[in-house]
Amino acid sequence: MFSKLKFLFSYMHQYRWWYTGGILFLALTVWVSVTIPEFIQRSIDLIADGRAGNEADFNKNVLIIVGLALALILVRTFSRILIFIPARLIERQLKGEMFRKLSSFGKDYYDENLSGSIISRINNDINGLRLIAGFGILQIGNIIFSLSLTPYKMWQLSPALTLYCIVPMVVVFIIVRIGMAIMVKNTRLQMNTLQRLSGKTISFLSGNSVIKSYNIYDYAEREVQKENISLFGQTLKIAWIRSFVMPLLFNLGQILKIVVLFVGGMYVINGKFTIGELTGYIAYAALLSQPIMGLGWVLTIFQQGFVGISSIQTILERRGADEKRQALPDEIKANLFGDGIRVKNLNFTYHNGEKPELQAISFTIKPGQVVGITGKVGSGKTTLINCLNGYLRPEKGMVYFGDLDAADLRSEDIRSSVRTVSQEVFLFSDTIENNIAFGSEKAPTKNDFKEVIYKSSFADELARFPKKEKTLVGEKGIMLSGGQKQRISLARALYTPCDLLILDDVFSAVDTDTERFLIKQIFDNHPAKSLVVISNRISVLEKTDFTIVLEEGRMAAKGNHRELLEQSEFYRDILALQQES
Ligand SMILES: Nc1ncnc2c1ncn2[C@@H]1O[C@H](COP(=O)(O)OP(=O)(O)OP(=O)(O)O)[C@@H](O)[C@H]1O
Repeated sequence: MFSKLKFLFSYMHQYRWWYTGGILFLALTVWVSVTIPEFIQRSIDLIADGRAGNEADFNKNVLIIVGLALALILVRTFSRILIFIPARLIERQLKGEMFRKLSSFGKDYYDENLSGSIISRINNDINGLRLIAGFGILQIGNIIFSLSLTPYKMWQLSPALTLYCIVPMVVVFIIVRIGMAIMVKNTRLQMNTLQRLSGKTISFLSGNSVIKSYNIYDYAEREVQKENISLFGQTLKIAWIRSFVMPLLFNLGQILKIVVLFVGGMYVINGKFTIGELTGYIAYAALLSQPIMGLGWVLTIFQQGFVGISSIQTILERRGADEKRQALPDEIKANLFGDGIRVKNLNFTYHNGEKPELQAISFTIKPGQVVGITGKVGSGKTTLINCLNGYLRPEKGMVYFGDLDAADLRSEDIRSSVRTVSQEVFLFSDTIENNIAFGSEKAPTKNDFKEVIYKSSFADELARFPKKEKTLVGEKGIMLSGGQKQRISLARALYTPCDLLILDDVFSAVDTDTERFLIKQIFDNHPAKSLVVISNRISVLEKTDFTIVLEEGRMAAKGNHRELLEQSEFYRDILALQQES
């Protein structure tokens, strides 16, 4: 509880002058609200008195009431502006911090959490915190000022009647608290279900083509329906409680009016109260019901918001993958690949895996070399290159850039030298040009756009698009074929110079002519100091300085084309298969 409050105040503190102004205007709002009934009371007494000379006083009172009402509009508006704006600014700041933090997490975090549920959590949790920092603070101020001024004014008029009013207030408050507690519990369940539902919806939407091709609509529908039914049940429960608690809260003012009218009416009949005092008292009773209503809301907002704060804290306090690592000085970073890369007895087990996926792998890539990696499906090829490009983080003493242990380097620094074109192409919903230039803003030099398009064998196809490089690719590149997407991704990698270029099976979705062209461009005139190419095509592998053959995560063989023909059965098999076809 204390740590959550501390967390909240650390953000609110920056806007302390906004809040101070807001609270001052709030105090004024309450003061004006409780002053108006005094003038109403006096005016009614003047009417009841019925004397001819009362008119001037009566008119003066009415003018004062109108003036106070106008002042009330102003001060109330200012109090809300000064409290709600910092809450929105805190929301914006937190969303930015959460996004930066989430971008710094490694693969393990995203393996454990569905993206839909992360999005839903961020929205709900930060929303909860904003409600505390805005509406919650406003209500607390309102309650404190109203509950200290209004009962005081009521007590001055009649202590006994004030005690009569407190009884229904306490009863309503207890009922509302119980109702709110049940509501909060169900709201929490509802939020969890909503997270799961968004997670599933996003994954089904992105796997839409698989659902269509395998005709598994029923499965997708059942999965979504399951969450929908729980969500419906929880929402209904909340609606039931709300339909009981809310009328009680909203009608508390009416209940108090009945009590005041009944007991206060008796006082008027017995001459203890004037009719003006009774009217003033009724206005106070109405004013008093507002903070009591607010109290119910405040408790709910704080309970829900605190759940959100702990979830935000878990994300913000989690260490980013690179937080413990020191950034490299620019001159070292620029020459990171100067002596190549050395892999020494590399073993790697995924954080959620049971057995090592890579075992005892050792090799060195010198600047200028072209290295092939081949092996059966699931033999560890992608895992191996991800250990080189900083996406996966092997233990200390296994991968070195010159003398620097990769385990001590920031992923960002590694990626300034190592670029990967992965199997899973990701294109943004933007133009072809922007997709290629993506991430190049900070690069000191860029290659010629037209040359990059040519080298990626995309020039002819680009010329056929009516809008050329300004063509929009649609969500995740839906307007393009698999091969086109792969070549845009290759062009993106070639656009800014790098030292080590890794190509993960980029020839898989292209025809033989394109493959031949790409091989010529990349091998004869290769754009980086060194190349690592994952492929099972002999036409590619025969051009490398050496190729590593992986079998179940182990290095089964290593050598050039001629050596592998002697050493590796797998290599001979794929050659035979490709010669046949
Ligand atoms: N995120 C992960 N968590 C746990 N295990 C994983 C993860 N990614 C891959 N693996 C496992 O690691 C092994 C090697 O996978 P990897 O993707 O490196 O193989 P690959 O040789 O590149 O396969 P392919 O030819 O299909 O691309 C597989 O058994 C796979 O199940």
